[in-house]
Parts: sequence; C-alpha cells; structure tokens
Amino acid sequence: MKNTQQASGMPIHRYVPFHEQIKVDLPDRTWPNTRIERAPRWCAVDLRDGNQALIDPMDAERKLTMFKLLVDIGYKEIEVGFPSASQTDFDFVRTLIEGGHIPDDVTIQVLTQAREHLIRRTYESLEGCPRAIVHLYNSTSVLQREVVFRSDKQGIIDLALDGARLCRSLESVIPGTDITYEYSPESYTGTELEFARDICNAVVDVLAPVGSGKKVIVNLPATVEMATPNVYADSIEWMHRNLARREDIILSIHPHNDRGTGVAAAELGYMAGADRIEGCLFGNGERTGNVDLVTLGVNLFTQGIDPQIDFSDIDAIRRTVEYCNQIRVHERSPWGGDLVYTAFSGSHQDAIKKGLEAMERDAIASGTHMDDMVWSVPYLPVDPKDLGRSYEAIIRVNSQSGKGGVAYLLKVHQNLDLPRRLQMEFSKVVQQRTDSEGGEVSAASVWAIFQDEYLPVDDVEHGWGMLRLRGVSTSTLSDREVQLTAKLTKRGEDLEAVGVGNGPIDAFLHILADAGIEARLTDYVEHTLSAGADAQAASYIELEVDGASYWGVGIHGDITTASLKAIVSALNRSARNN
Ligand SMILES: CC(=O)SCCNC(=O)CCNC(=O)[C@H](O)C(C)(C)COP(=O)(O)OP(=O)(O)OC[C@H]1O[C@@H](n2cnc3c(N)ncnc32)[C@H](O)[C@@H]1OP(=O)(O)O
Ligand SMILES: CC(C)C(=O)C(=O)O
Repeated sequence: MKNTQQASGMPIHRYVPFHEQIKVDLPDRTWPNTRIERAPRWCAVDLRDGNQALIDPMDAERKLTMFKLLVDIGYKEIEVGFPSASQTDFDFVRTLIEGGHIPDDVTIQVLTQAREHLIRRTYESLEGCPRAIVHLYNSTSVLQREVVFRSDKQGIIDLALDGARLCRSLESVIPGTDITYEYSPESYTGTELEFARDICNAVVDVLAPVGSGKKVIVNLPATVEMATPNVYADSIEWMHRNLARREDIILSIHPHNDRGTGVAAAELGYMAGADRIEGCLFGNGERTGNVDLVTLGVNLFTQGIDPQIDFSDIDAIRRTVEYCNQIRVHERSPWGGDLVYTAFSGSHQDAIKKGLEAMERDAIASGTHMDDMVWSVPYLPVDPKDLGRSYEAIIRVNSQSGKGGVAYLLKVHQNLDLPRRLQMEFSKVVQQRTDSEGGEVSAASVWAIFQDEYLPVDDVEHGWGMLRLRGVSTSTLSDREVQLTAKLTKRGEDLEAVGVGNGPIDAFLHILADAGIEARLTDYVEHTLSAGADAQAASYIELEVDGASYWGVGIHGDITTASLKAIVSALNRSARNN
C-alpha cells in the first residue's frame, strides 16, 4: 500500500538501505588519507564485459579492431572474451593466438564460470598461447546464493574450489602457457565481507599453493553498484587488510556504474589498497556500464600522473570505440565527448579567453613554449590539445554568449584582436541575431555578420555604405603637419579633397568636416594581422557622431589607409543607424 505521508508517492517501502543488507564496518579506515600517485595496473575488459552488454556483439573484425586499439594505446592486460560461451569468442581467441596478434608485453585474459565443461573448453581455446590470465568466477552474494544456486556458503565454496582444482589439473593440457589466475567472487558487493574473504583465501590456496611463488589476482567486482563509493572503498580496505597471504595477491577491482559513481568507486577503491582496475573505454558494459577507463586514465593525467595509456588522440579512440560497440559516446562523456571543451556561456568564454591570453603572455615573457607551460585556464581542466583536440570548438556562440566568445572567434579565425568596447558593441549585434534566429552562430557566421556590420564591400551599389574611400596620398609639410589627398565617393558622387592636420587621421577628419560630416575621434587601436612584407593591418576607430559612439574597422596593407577606412566604416554605420 502506498505511504501517503511521503511527498513523492514513490514506493520506497520496496527498497532496503544497503547498510541493512551488508555490514561494512571500518571505523579506523585509512584510505581517505592516501593519495593516488601512480597509475594502477589496468585491465581492459571491453572485449568481454563490454561486448556481452552490446545490442549487437562485436563480430571478428570489430573484435580485432578493438583489440588492436587497446594494444596500441598501451593496455597490457586485455580480457578478450568468454571462449566457452560461444564459437565467436572461442574463434577470436584462436585468431589472436594463431594470427600472432598478441605482442610480447601483452597478456590476454579469458573468463570462465566455475563449471566443468566451460573450464575445459576455456583451456582448449588457449592452446599455443605463451601466457594468459585464466579468470574464474562464481557468484557469492546472499541473494544469488539463495535464488540462483539455492546453496549454503559451503556449497558455494565447494563450487569455487572444484573449479579452481579443475583449472590446476588442466594446466598439463597447455604446458607451454604461462598461466596467471584471477578469481572473482562475482556479486561481491552483495556478499558478506567475511564470506568474501574466506572464499578468496580458499581459492587462492588452490590456485597458488603456499611456496609456489605464484601470485593470484583477486578481483572484487561491484557487479552491481549498491552503495556510495566510500562504502566500496571501506570494503576494499577491509579485504586488503584481512585477506590472508596478501603478498601473494594482486588485488583488483571491477566497478560497475549502476548509481553513476563507478569512477569514484574505482578511485577510492584504488586509494583503499587495490593494485589493479578493470574497466571499459568510455564506460561501455552491462547496464550503466563498467567503470570508464578513459575517465580514470585522463583523470590521472590531469594530476600530472602518467596514466601509462596514450590518450593523445582521444577522438580517434572514441571513433574506434563507437565503431566497435555501435554505440555513440555521449557529447558530455568526460574528456572525450564532443562538447566537453566547449563553452557557450559568456562568462566562461570570457574567462577562457583571458586565461589563454595570460598563458600566451607568460610564455613570451619567460621564453617558454606554450606547450611546456603549466596549464592554467579557467573552466578547462586540461589543455584539449594534449588529447588531440583543437581549440576551435572551445568557444561556440549562441544566445548565452557574451563579448568574450565572439571576440575569441574573430581572434582565432580572423586574427582580429578587437578592443574591449568594440567587443561590447559587436556582441550586441551578434546577440540581436541569436535572439531573433536562435541556435548557434558559427565562426563563419560571426565573420559574415562582422563584415556586414563593419566592412561592407567598397561598392556603393552592392554595399550599404554612403561613403567610400577610393584612394589616398599623403605628403609631409613639416614636423607637425601632414597634407592628405583623399578620393571619396559620397552618396554616389565622386569628390577629391585635400586636408591638413597633425597626422593623416586628423587631416581626414578635416576633409570630412569640410564636406559636412562632423565626427570626433574618441579611440584608436591598430595591429598587424600577419608578419611579412605583404602584412595586412587592422585599424579600429571609435568616433562620436551626433553625440553617439560608433566603432569602425579598416583592414589594409597600408596602415594609414586602414585607419581612414575605419573612419569611413564608423561613419557609414552612423548613417545606417539614422
Ligand atoms: C557479472 C558478469 O558479467 S559474469 C559474466 C556473464 N557473462 C555471460 O553470461 C556471457 C556468456 N554466457 C553465456 O553464453 C552462457 O550464459 C553460458 C554459456 C556461460 C552458460 O549457458 P547455460 O549453460 O545455458 O546457462 P545460463 O546462461 O542459463 O546460466 C545459468 C546457469 O549457470 C549457472 N551459473 C551461473 N553462474 C555460475 C558460476 N559462476 N559458476 C557456476 N555456475 C554458474 C546457474 O546456476 C545456472 O545453472 P542452472 O541452469 O543449472 O540453473
Ligand atoms: C566476472 C565478473 C568480474 C564481472 O564481470 C562482474 O562481476 O561484473
């Protein structure tokens, strides 16, 4: 019956808090005080746990593509399948072995349930393999013991030990293979810790008898993520402290992401004593996925820790993963999603632009290349370039954007470094467009809007300007005086006029005043657009016309002409406005 006292009306009475199901009691936990200082041993399980969760499991070609990707970027332990489950998986293991696809520093891992026929078939699949990890599992949780196995604890231990013993006995079938064992008490998170410890201890003693010099991987999966990640970390620290023969154990974790905290669980579990992490690229895997190896790896990188995996072309990794899994990676997926380095909002864009400019200034001042500077740009925890992403998509403009974003696009794409007040003026022009038309404005559209506003074609018939500058020449009269001759077209009428001033701009304003156009110069900024003899210059001029302020822009190979064009641009805008 519904509890009418609670607000949501959701059937909360059907769910039991985790701490009432499994006791994880570790008041003297130490993991919160530890720091991650190096990468764990990684194992990529894309070809097994990832693959078993796909709508369309990988065919041989996609499997090989995924395997090669994992090898190329640096994974040394790769779970390649469940060879006893299907002919496809079996054949793929054979292809890897017979095709010589396994590099000397890579070990393949194969999964099997603790069931006789499956274990036998697993060993068959490994014939001729120089080294392999045989991964044996059985479920141990309270719930699975009851509903799947209908067995008591001893029955489950016996099932695991029978499997482990059979594995040992089959080593003679593949004498040339150097076998490492991995044992997983599957559904570990739903298992009492003491029972998990006891079954692992018993299995380890079979798989690596005392004195054998062998190590066993004990993998503690959050098969289903059932609690907050600190609880998982407590349980890992508990096992780390309480497993017998810890020195003979490589403690591995295998988080899933049911509660959306798989990455946190992996990081905290690693802090709590794990040596190794299993996961999948971009978090593919059962239900909400396995823990995302890309996030974990790049998280380390952003702390100045070598992830041991090469993420320098993250888009290529993403494309291959999307192809193999036939599932798209979400735009917001950490580090690799399409939009994760993009700011639309004005204040973010402003801060990013300022951060990049500050780094550029510091690089020049210290004589250091930008690529060697410590990265410090607001809102961007990593330099996208380090992951093979360009700066192009960092700033994109829509109705949420401000002057910084618009100015950034003009700077990056057109080399135009707009003065601050011009940025403010132009961003209003762009915003009028985005407000009326909605959606995103591309860099090309920003440039088109800018040209239309400030650089209309010098052709009165096709452009909208009332005034056009056709030619200009100057001569120096004295130290303080310049004479300027300007050829103009004013509302279709050609005229040639001469003016004198303390510089070309002053002289031009006098010519305009004589022609009945009054304007006062209030600001002037210029810069070159490129280096070299044919360099273009950009000039930005602010005029006061009839009490209102207008910016104008001129671009030309000759800086004087650029300035005069900027004046014409401002005047045309004032005329257009009236
Ligand atoms: C958490 C994980 O990701 S574990 C990996 C899971 N991956 C997969 O299941 C993918 C591949 N699996 C398969 O292709 C098939 O399930 C197979 C080939 C392994 C087994 O197939 P089937 O024999 O038809 O069994 P089915 O798939 O129905 O599995 C259930 C049976 O396995 C038993 N079982 C399940 N896990 C285990 C285990 N770890 N050890 C022993 N027996 C187990 C169950 O008790 C049940 O037995 P029952 O039929 O006697 O009641
Ligand atoms: C086999 C085990 C490790 C597994 O995939 C899981 O528990 O999620």
